[in-house]
Amino acid sequence: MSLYCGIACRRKSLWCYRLLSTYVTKTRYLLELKEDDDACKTAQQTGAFYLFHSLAPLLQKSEHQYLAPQHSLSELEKLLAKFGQDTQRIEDSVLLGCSEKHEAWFALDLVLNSSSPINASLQKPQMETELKASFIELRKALFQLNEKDASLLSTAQALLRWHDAHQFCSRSGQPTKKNMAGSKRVCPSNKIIYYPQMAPVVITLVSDGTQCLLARQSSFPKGMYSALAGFCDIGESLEEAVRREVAEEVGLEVERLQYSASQHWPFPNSSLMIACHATVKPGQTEIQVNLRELEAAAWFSHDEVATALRRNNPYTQQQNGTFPFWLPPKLAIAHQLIKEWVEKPTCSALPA
Ligand SMILES: NC(=O)c1ccc[n+]([C@@H]2O[C@H](COP(=O)([O-])OP(=O)(O)OC[C@H]3O[C@@H](n4cnc5c(N)ncnc54)[C@H](O)[C@@H]3O)[C@@H](O)[C@H]2O)c1
Ligand SMILES: [Mg+2]
Repeated sequence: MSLYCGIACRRKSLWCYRLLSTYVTKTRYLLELKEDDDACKTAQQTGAFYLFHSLAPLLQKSEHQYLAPQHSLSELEKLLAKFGQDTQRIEDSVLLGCSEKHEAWFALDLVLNSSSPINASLQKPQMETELKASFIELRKALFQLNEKDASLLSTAQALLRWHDAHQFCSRSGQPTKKNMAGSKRVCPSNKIIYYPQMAPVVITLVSDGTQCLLARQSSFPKGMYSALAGFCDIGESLEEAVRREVAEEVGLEVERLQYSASQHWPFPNSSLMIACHATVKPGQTEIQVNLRELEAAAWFSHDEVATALRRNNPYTQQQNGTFPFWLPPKLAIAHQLIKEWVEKPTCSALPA
């Protein structure tokens, strides 16, 4: 066991002791890597790297799934040398997490921040051949990844994008410097510290007790409906954001709400999706769709939603040219929220 476990956990059962100590030691190891550049550099020696090209992750196709290959430091050094890039570039990588055995995981974009980005772009097909894998847009691949890879690559893309967009201090205009783990950037002239940001977004499944309200934007794939979502305004609480978004988008007043779960979402930038169930007063269910934000919104019955959740092949166009009503894929928190409503009818009768 490690340095950190013990005292607090000793009185617990063996099972609890093991579970807690593994998680705690891992968390504290990661904290050390974020705070200590030398420790982080040492971790790179035995670490595993996920590769990106202009924010598209390197993936291997395996039947109906994508797998994210890992590369060791020596493999990465050889690759960079082969393509004429300085191995110093490895310091542009960002820390993503670590295994239970403290093998640290990093991500590096082979093009962003490169001193020779044009060369690197031209070399993309050769790199793919060399790596026996392809750089694929995360939006296209996310739903064909396993949960662990989806979460790691979403975090990686969000962090790499943030670093790319925060190269300069907004006060001094000077280049900022990333720490080894990539958990912050510092302006050398005025010491301002910049931390990676994400925008809080509320996503709300509104119910009237028997039906739920789903909506679609014109940018959604054809036939897909989802729960109402919206960015929190500065100064708002979660409750205020839910009430405002529901009022703005469909003209309804939320009576009660209950937090369900949250999820990091990488698109279009980094968001923290905060999912809630909400109810409106019976008899106050007439919707007025804000057509500047939504293409359509409607109430759906329990049976309609349960059937849509079981639908496997949503993109198939029907004979009359329309697309069947379908819901976001399993990995999206919208799916989890809708599934929860279908499986637990209590979600539509929230406590006061
Ligand atoms: N994971 C999921 O299940 C899931 C489901 C639905 C939506 N989403 C995500 O939720 C996000 C928000 O939903 P929405 O588009 O309906 O939001 P929205 O209703 O707030 O409308 C978007 C508009 O809000 C404004 N805005 C305010 N603050 C913003 C910020 N920080 N960043 C960008 N725009 C901001 C912009 O004018 C933008 O056009 C989307 O980006 C979408 O990807 C995720
Ligand atoms: Mg919205």
